[in-house]
Amino acid sequence: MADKDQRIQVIVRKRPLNSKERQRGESDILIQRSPNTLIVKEEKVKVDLTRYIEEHYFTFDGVYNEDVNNEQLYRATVQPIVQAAFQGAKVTCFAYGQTGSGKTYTMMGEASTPGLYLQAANDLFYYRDQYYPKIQLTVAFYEIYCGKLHDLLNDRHILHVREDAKQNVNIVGLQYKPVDGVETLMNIISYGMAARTTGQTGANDDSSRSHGVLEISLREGRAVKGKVTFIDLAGSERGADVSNSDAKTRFDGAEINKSLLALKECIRALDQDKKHTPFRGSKLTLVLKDSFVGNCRTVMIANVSPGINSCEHTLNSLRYADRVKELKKGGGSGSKGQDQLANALMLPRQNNNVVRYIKQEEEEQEDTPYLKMATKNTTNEYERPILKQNTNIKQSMLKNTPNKTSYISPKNQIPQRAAHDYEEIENMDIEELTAGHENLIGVILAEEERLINTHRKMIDDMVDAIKVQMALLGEVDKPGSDVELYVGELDKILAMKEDMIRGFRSQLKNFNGHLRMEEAMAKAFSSRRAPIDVFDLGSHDDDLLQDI
Ligand SMILES: Nc1ncnc2c1ncn2[C@@H]1O[C@H](COP(=O)(O)OP(=O)(O)OP(=O)(O)O)[C@@H](O)[C@H]1O
Repeated sequence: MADKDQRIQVIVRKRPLNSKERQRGESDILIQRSPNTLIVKEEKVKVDLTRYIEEHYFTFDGVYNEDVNNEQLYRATVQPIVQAAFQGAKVTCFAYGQTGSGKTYTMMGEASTPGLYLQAANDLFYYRDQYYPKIQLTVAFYEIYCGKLHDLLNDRHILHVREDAKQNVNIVGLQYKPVDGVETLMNIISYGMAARTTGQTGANDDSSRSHGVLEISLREGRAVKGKVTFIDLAGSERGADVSNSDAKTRFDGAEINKSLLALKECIRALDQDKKHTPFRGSKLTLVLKDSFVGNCRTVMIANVSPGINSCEHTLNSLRYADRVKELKKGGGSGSKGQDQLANALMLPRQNNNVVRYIKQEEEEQEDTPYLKMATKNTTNEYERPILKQNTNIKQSMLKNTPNKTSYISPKNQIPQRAAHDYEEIENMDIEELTAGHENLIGVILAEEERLINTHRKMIDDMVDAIKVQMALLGEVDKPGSDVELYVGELDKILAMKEDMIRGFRSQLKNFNGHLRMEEAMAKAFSSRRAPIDVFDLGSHDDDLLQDI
């Protein structure tokens, strides 16, 4: 049972074997040893082809097996902290795990066994009605797909994230619907869930590739007094799609991987009371910034599938959860060094990422050079007499002057080790290639967003430039106009347009180059991806091995 003051809980939920797994004759490889311990029995083959079972021991704040229903899970894990939201806490509950492991079952549940959303809704309204009648509840529901936010309660409209001067993170345009009772809330949630699934045929071909964020805010007037947020995370195995032949799938995979790793780092920073929380490491952690600072309570539910065919994904999920919060080892785990082994066995790319996110964060804070001038003109140069004659035109030029937008690529966006030429790719080892590839995809996603924004801005600037040209024509047609001034101003505007187009084309070329580079890296990556057995360190403890 969770303590209401416990800041972070990491728990594991095992689902039962499903009918397909039973039909295939899959065995259940997960054994709950104690309320906190889970054993995974992994089938392996020795070099001499004898088969054996390797046991992996994991210790968490709680382990819940297939006999535990949603209500029992809620009472043991989330209920104790929901009340804290009324005292100003930000309560956040994540469901993590591979596709089909039970994340949605846990969050939404089924008619016979409602999930955490409904259980929490019942309590929130109960506490509100009994003790906090002034509090109003609002709900927002959005999805993060490939680094972009979609409002599930507003036709999947794209939302933008902004950090204000006080470093508060705001989701611009997100709709918060007021709710006055459990039924209204659940209807809105069902509507959002449906929007999430129907999006599968459009922007998003599979909801397991997106993170669903449900935010219930407790408000007094406009002020948010507390918050309960549920996050149904993307299928954890999706992060491994980086060698897929389809570029979109690779980008999604890299984005999911990046967000899950950043999430792990943020919760670890919270757990270890670190001063610095690397929430800028991904869109997911950026929008959840609130959940990692100040008065917050976090529950991470790692959902796992019990079938033998899911063993690798289950082990990866458990290792991830294990790294999220490092429990004091020893004592009850009966691990015989397996916990340490599990930590040592984290995939190399995950460790690389940890280092890189922190570096990236530091760099970001040091410089923000993206708004450097790209053209030679300065604002003052536009303030020539002919423009002064028409204040409206001058102001619109100054307001929208293209000088404020960089039409060329920021130089520091070139990946550190992402191969400046194709030959370098050949010389990279698998770790460098993986890290470089992920880094490059991060760059590409950021570039894509910038490119589209710059394009929009360029169109606005072009329209402004046309307006100024029309004003120039109007002036030059008047009797006694200064034709030299006209020529000078026109030349300047044309030069500015030339610069703008040249800069933007070079940005486009850079972006295209990165796309080609990514393609080459993905090819090299898949061709070199020899079946590395990351679990086989050649140091098995004989006590742990049993012949089958
Ligand atoms: N604890 C459980 N008890 C009984 N059935 C379960 C349990 N957990 C999951 N299931 C069943 O397993 C199936 C897959 O579960 P679910 O859809 O919740 O997975 P998921 O992790 O959300 O998958 P995805 O990432 O694809 O959305 C469903 O049919 C669900 O009813």
